[in-house]
Amino acid sequence: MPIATTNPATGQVLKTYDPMSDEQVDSAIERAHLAFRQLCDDTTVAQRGRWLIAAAELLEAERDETARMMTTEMGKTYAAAQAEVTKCATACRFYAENAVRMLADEPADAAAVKARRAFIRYQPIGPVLAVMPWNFPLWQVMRFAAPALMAGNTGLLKHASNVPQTALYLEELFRRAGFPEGAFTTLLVGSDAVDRILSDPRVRAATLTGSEVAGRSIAQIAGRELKKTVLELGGSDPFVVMPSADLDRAAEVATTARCQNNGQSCIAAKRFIVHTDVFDAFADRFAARMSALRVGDPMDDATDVGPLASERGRAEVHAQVQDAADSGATILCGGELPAGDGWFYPPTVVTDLRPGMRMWAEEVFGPVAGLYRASSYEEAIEIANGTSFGLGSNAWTTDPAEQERFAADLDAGSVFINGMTTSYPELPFGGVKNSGYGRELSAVGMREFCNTKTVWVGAGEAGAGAGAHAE
Ligand SMILES: O=CCCCC(=O)O
Repeated sequence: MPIATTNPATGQVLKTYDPMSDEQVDSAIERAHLAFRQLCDDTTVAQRGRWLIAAAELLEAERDETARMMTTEMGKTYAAAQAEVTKCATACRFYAENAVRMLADEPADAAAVKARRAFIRYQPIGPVLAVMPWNFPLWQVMRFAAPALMAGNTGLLKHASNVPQTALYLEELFRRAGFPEGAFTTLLVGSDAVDRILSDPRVRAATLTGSEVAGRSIAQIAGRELKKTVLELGGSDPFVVMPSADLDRAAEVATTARCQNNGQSCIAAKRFIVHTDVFDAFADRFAARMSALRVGDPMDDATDVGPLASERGRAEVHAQVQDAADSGATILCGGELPAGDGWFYPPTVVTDLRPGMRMWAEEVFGPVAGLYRASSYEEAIEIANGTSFGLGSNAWTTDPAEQERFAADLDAGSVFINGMTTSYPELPFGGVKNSGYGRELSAVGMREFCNTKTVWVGAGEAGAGAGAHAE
């Protein structure tokens, strides 16, 4: 795939880039390696926090032009892009303010391990390769980069080929914020370069947000090289609606949960599983709200849903819908490929889905909802968990006992009750099953790329105790 900015609203190629040569990549890796030593030896967490605050200030000051660039590269609405920039600034501030606490030595029970002192120390591990997707082109990088840089790691970004301008902006952002040369570098390369980069002994780990196929490939290389990975892969999140739910609110949030980011989010709710007692009432409300969304120019404030990011992505979504329709599913709204320029797709609701249809098993990466009927709590759980994915999940019920059951029974990295799955810097984010492993965000995410070092000091040893490290 060429490295290029192509406006999904028009299909026009606006800018192309030559991929970096192997020599250029090698010197970028060397700079990342040297910068790692510099961060470890010459900077404190507090200093790195000041740089991250500077990055937040730049993001806030440059929100609108950055948002415009993202909308032009991948088609999300301008309002959504503005919100994404703001969220990145918030994450920078969060880590700048909390990293000293998160990285501080953790005292352990010395007596229990027959030590004079024992503690856990969190230390950075080195350059980390980040392979990132186009759908939240700033945020998905930031949620890796902010904690990684605070911990003292350095970052090498291989971004999706359709968001090169955003990728280059990120490198510049960290440089302008004060981080040393090499602390965060964008590698303009295709995916064929990943094996070579991750095999380099100076690169210590990898994080990937992307498809299951990409995840398997990174995990395979990293397994061969014995390197740590964090994988955040696809999802087909369930959104269960039980009889006690506030149906109007559930239908409103369901619409947002499905169509956020033009339907292209791993944590978008994709399968709507509704108790039979309220199925018709919910289906009417949901289809009405989905049909009322305005599809169009992503720069227009009145637009709810912009184009899909690529022609190929739109063709795939439409093929999944057609496969369901051809096999007997019912389309409640949408489902027609619009004429004209740009890769637009209408918000679509499909019901009467059955095993064997593509939509039953696959993730649909566009504004298309599958609607399922469940005759009981048990059946709702069976459908919800009956997928190879396990990223987020949502359940709507006002019954406290049922809320507890959903929290226990939904097989996913997160359960949101009476709300939609969202990522927060304060909370761990990630999945189970084929949605990946490891966590991003919060202290848990920061420590994924740390050496959790056990320090045991016996009687007769002198020296500094726990607590001296993260200042
Ligand atoms: O495709 C993954 C979307 C993640 C969005 C988020 O972190 O909020």
